Amino acid sequence: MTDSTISHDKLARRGLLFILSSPSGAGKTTISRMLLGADEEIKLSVSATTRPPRPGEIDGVHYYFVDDAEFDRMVEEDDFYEWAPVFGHRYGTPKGRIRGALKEGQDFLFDIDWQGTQQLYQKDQQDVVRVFILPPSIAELERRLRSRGTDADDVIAARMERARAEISHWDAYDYVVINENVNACFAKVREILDAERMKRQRQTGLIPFVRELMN
Ligand SMILES: Nc1nc2c(ncn2[C@@H]2O[C@H](COP(=O)(O)OP(=O)(O)O)[C@@H](O)[C@H]2O)c(=O)[nH]1
Ligand SMILES: Nc1ncnc2c1ncn2[C@@H]1O[C@H](COP(=O)(O)OP(=O)(O)O)[C@@H](O)[C@H]1O
Repeated sequence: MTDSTISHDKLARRGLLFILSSPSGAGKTTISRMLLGADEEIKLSVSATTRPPRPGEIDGVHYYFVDDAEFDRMVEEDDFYEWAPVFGHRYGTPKGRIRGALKEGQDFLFDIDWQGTQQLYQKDQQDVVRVFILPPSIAELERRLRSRGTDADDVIAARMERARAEISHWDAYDYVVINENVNACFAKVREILDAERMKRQRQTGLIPFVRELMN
């Protein structure tokens, strides 16, 4: 091996847009937080929302909490990759510097619904990886929503009503994972991420590496 040999561990690659969606309460926020805590190469795409913060949610970390007027202004100024109404509030993905960062190998995690997933996929098919999380049963979904303790009864009823509609979009995703045991589900999501990172077309460093091998 010569000094010029490219390190296999450091091959350049393009970043990816890793989307986690699920019916509300199935566990995507839990899995997202586990992933962000365990993997330094992925960064959360922080959405803007007009929904009020839940206890423990921090502005700029979990969401950018904005009022209707600010959201209108962001729409007018074309600040969003995509946005959608969900549960009577609006949610949007700010453009930020995603495109430039992707080229530098930065991965982004998106906790967005099926509408946002479709819009992102239409804009950037090559970089998007779509993962859908299902609950083990409808009864367990309701139990989780109640145990979270963040929503009033009428909000829980609305989320349950919507869950069936959300589940109907399962087949617009690349991967579907059932979240029965949270650690098992997390392990599967990590495997998907690891495998997707190794896809040949993302590994921009492979061409010079292989060229060197063949010389
Ligand atoms: N389209 C879109 N959906 C989003 C965005 N941010 C969050 N969501 C979705 O909005 C829904 C409601 O989110 P939230 O109020 O945090 O409740 P959750 O269902 O408990 O996660 C979830 O399905 C999220 O995935 C966004 O930027 N765009
Ligand atoms: N596999 C699991 N088993 C039991 N409870 C879970 C599991 N995954 C998530 N939860 C709990 O269910 C509730 C809803 O999860 P959350 O991640 O907030 O869902 P979502 O973001 O999809 O709405 C939370 O209280 C969370 O701690």
